[in-house]
Amino acid sequence: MMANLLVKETNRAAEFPEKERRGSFQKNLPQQPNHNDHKDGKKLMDKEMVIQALKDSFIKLDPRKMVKNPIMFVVEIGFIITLILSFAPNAFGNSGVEPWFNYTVSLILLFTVLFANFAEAIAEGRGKAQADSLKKSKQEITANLLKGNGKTEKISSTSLKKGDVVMVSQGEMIPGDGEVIEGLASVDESAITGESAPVIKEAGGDFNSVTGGTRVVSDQIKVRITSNSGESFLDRMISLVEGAERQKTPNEIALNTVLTSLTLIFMIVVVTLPFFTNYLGFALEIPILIALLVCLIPTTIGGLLSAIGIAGMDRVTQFNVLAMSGKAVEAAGDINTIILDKTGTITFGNRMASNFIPVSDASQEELHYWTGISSLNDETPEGRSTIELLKEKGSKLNASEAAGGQIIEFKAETRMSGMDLRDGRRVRKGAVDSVKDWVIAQGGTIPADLDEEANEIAREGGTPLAVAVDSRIFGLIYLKDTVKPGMKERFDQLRQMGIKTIMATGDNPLTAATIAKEAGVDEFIAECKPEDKIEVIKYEQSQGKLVAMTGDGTNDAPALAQADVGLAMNSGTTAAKEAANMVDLDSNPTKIIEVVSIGKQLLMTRGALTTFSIANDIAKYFAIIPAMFMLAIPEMTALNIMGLSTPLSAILSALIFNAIIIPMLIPLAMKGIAYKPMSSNALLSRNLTIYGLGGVLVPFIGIKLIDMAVSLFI
Ligand SMILES: Nc1ncnc2c1ncn2[C@@H]1O[C@H](COP(=O)(O)OP(=O)(O)OP(=O)(O)O)[C@@H](O)[C@H]1O
Ligand SMILES: [K+]
Ligand SMILES: [Mg+2]
Repeated sequence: MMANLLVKETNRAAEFPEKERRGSFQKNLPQQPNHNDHKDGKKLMDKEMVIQALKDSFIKLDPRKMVKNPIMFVVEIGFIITLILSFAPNAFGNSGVEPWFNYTVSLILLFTVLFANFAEAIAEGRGKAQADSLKKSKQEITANLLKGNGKTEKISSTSLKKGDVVMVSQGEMIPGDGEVIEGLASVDESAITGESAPVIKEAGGDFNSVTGGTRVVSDQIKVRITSNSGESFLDRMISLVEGAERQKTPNEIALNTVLTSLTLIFMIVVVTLPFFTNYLGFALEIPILIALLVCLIPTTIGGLLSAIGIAGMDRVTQFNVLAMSGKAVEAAGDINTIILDKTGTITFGNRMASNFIPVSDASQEELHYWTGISSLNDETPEGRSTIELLKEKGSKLNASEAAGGQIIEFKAETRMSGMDLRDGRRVRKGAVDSVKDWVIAQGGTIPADLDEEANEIAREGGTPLAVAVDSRIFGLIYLKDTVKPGMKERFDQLRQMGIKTIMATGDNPLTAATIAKEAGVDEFIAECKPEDKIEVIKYEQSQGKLVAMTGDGTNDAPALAQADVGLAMNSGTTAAKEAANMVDLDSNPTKIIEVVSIGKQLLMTRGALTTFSIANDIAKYFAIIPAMFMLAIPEMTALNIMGLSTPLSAILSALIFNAIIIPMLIPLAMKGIAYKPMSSNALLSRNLTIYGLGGVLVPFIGIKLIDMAVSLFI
């Protein structure tokens, strides 16, 4: 309900004149991500990976491993039985089948299993290679641990504990994951992100998190360590790309259950078949029954299913996004709504003070004075840039007035920061509506020109902060921010995919409307507190929608956890990164579009190959069933509608086709089906036509061709 009240159509923003705003204050520009840098860089597979995958295909033959894939396990059992028959043709009763047929069937079945194992192994290969290179960047680092007496002691990074405080200076490696609690530095994070331009890390605000193993390239920072050694981001990253934590997703389990049940039904059919044929007076040989069973069961999808899932996760990683689970990637494919925060996501997030505007009868000097006191200890970018602007304007900062007072840190809940002075006076600055409420609660009145001045700033897309002492408001700070370029095109793309975008911001409605319009989001919600962001997500979820959220701030963390897909920016706070189920190493919020596409592609690829696999099997019946009966009753040649040379050749051809279709589809399973933004109905009918119809036709042609080749030998 709440969301309903708050959601405003962006169209309303049309009332406000559009304004060209191009700041020259983009000193934090390195935060701007580099699109798609990692997309084309890597080859699908290289020689070493192929050799490793070939070895793994044999290792995976271990029945204890095979049993996890019931379809291929059945094929493996078929291989073992025909192998026994090759050496002892009468092991299971008298047989009229020639030994060469047993060998051949057994060999084809072995290859069928190996091909399926190869598909999985090659899909796992890239993650393993990446994990190896990450492990190389993991090393012991000397940390300057800060002691109680203010001195530092050199210790090994491996003995660092959560809560320790370390100093890191220019040229040094950051010894562990942590948060900057003092200072500002530029940090080279290329070891983790692959992006060579250094990023600014600073205390307070949303850019304070640092990762172990990255290097400070300028200045010095004081860092509070947030993770014990062995539980770091790099450790998590390694085990993720290595696939050590890969679990089957609910969708995958459901599909597996269906396919296994199908396999079981076909097994019952094939096992009971001899009873009927015996009754009718002819016998079916064991290797022929096994060949029939293997053709009936969905081996194509059974062999490729796990590779499809692994490759999907891997594609996300290639985009420099770390997905904590395959489930999150799949959920991304079904997303209906995306919630984004404004500051740092849609805008650059380096909100900087650009002007001071006194209200009522307050003077510039008075406003400067109280603004200074409200910001002296405000370690956020907003606070620091306010102090910088005051210095620029030549106003003196009176630190003694503030001395001994109590610092009121900025909180997303109160949307204010400031000081309680020793003499009892209380100084605040913050969101205009919050400061107004605060002043009214103390019996103050609101200056008549305040709203007008504040709206003027907001209409330009800026953020006004009101400055007040007790019951009196002195004026406004004008904070500027810039919308990142290319936002409109990205949101248009999402609209084509049928996805609604909502900007949820702590900022005021007018600023929100201006930025929403400039960026081209569908809806916006202003004056959001952290719990409001969760409410919006819950509301959408209660409407049956799957919701994705991108964010970077600590105030976004609860919402990131509530969302079905939570994508945190690597530049963001530790809290945000821990709550999310994906982290974008490039800190590019519009990356959610790629993640959604990859998720859709994963679901589509799995659906299409399942369709293909089942359609495929149907075509095989036409080859193998007539052949089987013709073997028993030679007069039934009329059944040979495909005109295959001999019954045995028909059976072998169907089996060979069944085996080689698996490696032929590996590239498709790995790369995924190309996804173009279109409605899901159009997509479904398109895929059914291609993969359903294709699945029936391809085997007819394939088996016929193989039969022509096979007939040269038998
Ligand atoms: N250092 C600060 N001191 C006082 N008030 C602040 C400070 N920083 C921000 N504010 C005010 O608090 C509001 C909420 O800030 P918050 O960081 O929660 O959300 P936001 O960054 O504006 O929006 P988003 O959720 O899109 O990132 C801001 O719009 C601003 O009015
Ligand atoms: K099959
Ligand atoms: Mg924020």
